[in-house]
Amino acid sequence: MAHIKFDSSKLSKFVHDNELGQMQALVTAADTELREGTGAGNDFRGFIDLPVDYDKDEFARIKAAAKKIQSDSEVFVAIGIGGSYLGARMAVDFLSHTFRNYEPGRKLPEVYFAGNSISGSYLADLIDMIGDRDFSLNVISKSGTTTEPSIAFRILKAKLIAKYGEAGAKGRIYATTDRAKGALKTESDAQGYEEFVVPDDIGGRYSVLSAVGLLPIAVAGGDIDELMHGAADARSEYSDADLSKNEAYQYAAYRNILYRKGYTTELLENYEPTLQYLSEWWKQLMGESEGKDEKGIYPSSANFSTDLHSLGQYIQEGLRNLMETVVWVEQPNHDLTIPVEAGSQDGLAYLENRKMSEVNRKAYEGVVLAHLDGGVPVMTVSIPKQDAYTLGYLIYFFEAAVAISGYLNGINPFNQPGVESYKRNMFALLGRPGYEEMTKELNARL
Ligand SMILES: O=P(O)(O)OC[C@H]1O[C@](O)(CO)[C@@H](O)[C@@H]1O
Repeated sequence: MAHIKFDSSKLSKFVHDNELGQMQALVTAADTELREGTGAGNDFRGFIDLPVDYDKDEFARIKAAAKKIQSDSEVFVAIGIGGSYLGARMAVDFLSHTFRNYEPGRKLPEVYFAGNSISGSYLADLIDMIGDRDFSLNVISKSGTTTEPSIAFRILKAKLIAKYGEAGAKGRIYATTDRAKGALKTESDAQGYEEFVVPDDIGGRYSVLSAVGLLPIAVAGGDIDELMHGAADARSEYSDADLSKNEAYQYAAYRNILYRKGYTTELLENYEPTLQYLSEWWKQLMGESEGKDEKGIYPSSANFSTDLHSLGQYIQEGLRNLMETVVWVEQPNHDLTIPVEAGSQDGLAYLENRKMSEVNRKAYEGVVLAHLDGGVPVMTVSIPKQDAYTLGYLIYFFEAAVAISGYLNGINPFNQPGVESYKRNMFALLGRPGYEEMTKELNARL
């Protein structure tokens, strides 16, 4: 039985009984494309077997490096963007105390992320946070030339060298990059940084279970054995092309049925603040995989109940192109009882002595029914709790789903050609050599 549960039972108003069955032939074809490598982007299917087929020696080195960093650093900075950032960020948040870096009694290093924007203010404030403390860097970039992390790496490396000298700094830089080529690989080889590999057959947004995500997660104290264990079990669970037996494929099929009926935006929602970055990771996974050839579901997100007081009105009554997928945590990490307060005016007497988890659940159930009544199809992925095993399982659920979903929609779920357009313009506007003609052209348009 699956460790997490996909619930489509509330879709009956939007999807007829026969429609899922009618998707079976398409799903079978998509599954064949994926597993036999006959589909577009077939060089990037490494995520399928990664949970069992990973480099065990490197995995041991990741654990050893994490231990070393934990013992010699008060601060750890993971530098990367997109798929070289979001998976680790999502997992660290999912698995940690809500206020991890300020947690009383925390023994492990503070963990920060850099290279995920071009904000000088952010980086200056981060440098301020590090102060004179011992720190290490994990620079993560498959290409080694992505502007944002390259700038952050230069600046933080200079701080590291200023503190420890050239030789000392080398022992505190961990590079996660291409196995054989690229600027970061060349620098790492020359400088002797400890290196970890972004596998050739795994794209950035599918890479959280490789060294890309595993080193930061391990440094933060996440149990990466259990993470891989959960993903490996999910791999077995979601390997059957039969829709009645594969809930990841059901999710893919339902969202495509809904998409074809005009539900073109999907909101991933949670009721736990530590799941906010799960949505950010999911948005890249879905958006970069599906948004191409002028089609694809637009992935968005909302954090409840917070956003019920901001986006709630739109979701209830705005343009009817929304579908929702809730990631619901059955057993929260902690629970609190609402205290009795004599003579209080807040109208909460009926909630006294009841648990916050019960209130949260009733909010979720109430929202589902209200949104269904408002014309928004709602699906739920229920997870038993927030532990590493469950997270590995959930990651695999979404990765399997989006690969199938992409093939169902007739696109290559593994490339991202559109991301290059803004980069070319930015390079031209910054006067990068080789872009001279384009620089003139773009400046004339500004
Ligand atoms: O690891 P790199 O090469 O720095 O790329 C980072 C990210 O940039 C993209 O290529 C495009 O944004 C993503 O797919 C990738 O995750």
